Amino acid sequence: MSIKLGVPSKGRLMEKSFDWFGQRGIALGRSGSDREYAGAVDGIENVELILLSAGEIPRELAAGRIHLGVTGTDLVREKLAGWQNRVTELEPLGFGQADLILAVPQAWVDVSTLDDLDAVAAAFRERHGFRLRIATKYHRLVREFLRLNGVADYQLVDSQGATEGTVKNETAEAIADITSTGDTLRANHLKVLDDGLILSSQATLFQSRMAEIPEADRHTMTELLTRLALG
Ligand SMILES: Nc1ncnc2c1ncn2[C@@H]1O[C@H](COP(=O)(O)OP(=O)(O)OP(=O)(O)O)[C@@H](O)[C@H]1O
Ligand SMILES: O=P(O)(O)OC[C@H]1O[C@H](OP(=O)(O)OP(=O)(O)O)[C@H](O)[C@@H]1O
Repeated sequence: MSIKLGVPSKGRLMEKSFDWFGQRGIALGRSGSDREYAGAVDGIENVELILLSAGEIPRELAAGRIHLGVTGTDLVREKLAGWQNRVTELEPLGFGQADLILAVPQAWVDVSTLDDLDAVAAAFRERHGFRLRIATKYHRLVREFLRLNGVADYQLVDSQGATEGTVKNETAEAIADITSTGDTLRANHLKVLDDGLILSSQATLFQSRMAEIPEADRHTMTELLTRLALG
């Protein structure tokens, strides 16, 4: 038996997660080669490191297959309906900051707010016979945001990567995606609507509310949270 800790398996989130735990005396690392997704934990007994895609960590937490997990708040809110009932947000980790935003072409000089977008969307439908397309992988968050802001005349088109390119490729008129420096938006001649911030996200340590902690592992969980200054 052990406490299972899920951490992103590659890229910026993995490195920074390893640093964050390392600074608290818990050394996480990959065992084996760079391509092998096996984890190693040093500095505490009975904690198992599970390396997973950041996008899969919410599901694993909700299924109770891992007890703790590091991932972006955006991914938890997007992937888990009623996320508060399934996971607890323990601690924002101070990295992986990114904003989920709604952006339109810079060339749309008369469109700078959601109200403007709403007006353009209605006109677009009349003119083209189909609804203005917004490309995103954040379907739940975008739908909810637009509903709360009274924008209805649109359709979502799924884009799992290179979302900013969909406007140039004419598969969408607008996009909703993560931005950090804004470089990708600028390079693709897109601008964020003045009131187009959907969510500010950062890497966060979550605890599953669904994972059972066997009696024998309770002290390990307490020790781990204490060592992380969360107990
Ligand atoms: N440019 C960025 N700067 C900082 N954080 C980012 C940036 N882009 C994405 N993120 C954050 O990183 C987290 C992981 O995103 P990413 O899309 O890389 O993971 P993923 O869906 O697991 O990808 P993959 O399927 O390639 O493993 C998300 O929470 C996201 O908000
Ligand atoms: O504002 P910026 O600093 O330019 O960052 C934004 C980009 O970063 C993310 O992409 P990522 O590099 O994760 O690749 P992806 O397109 O495969 O998601 C995101 O999807 C944006 O495309």
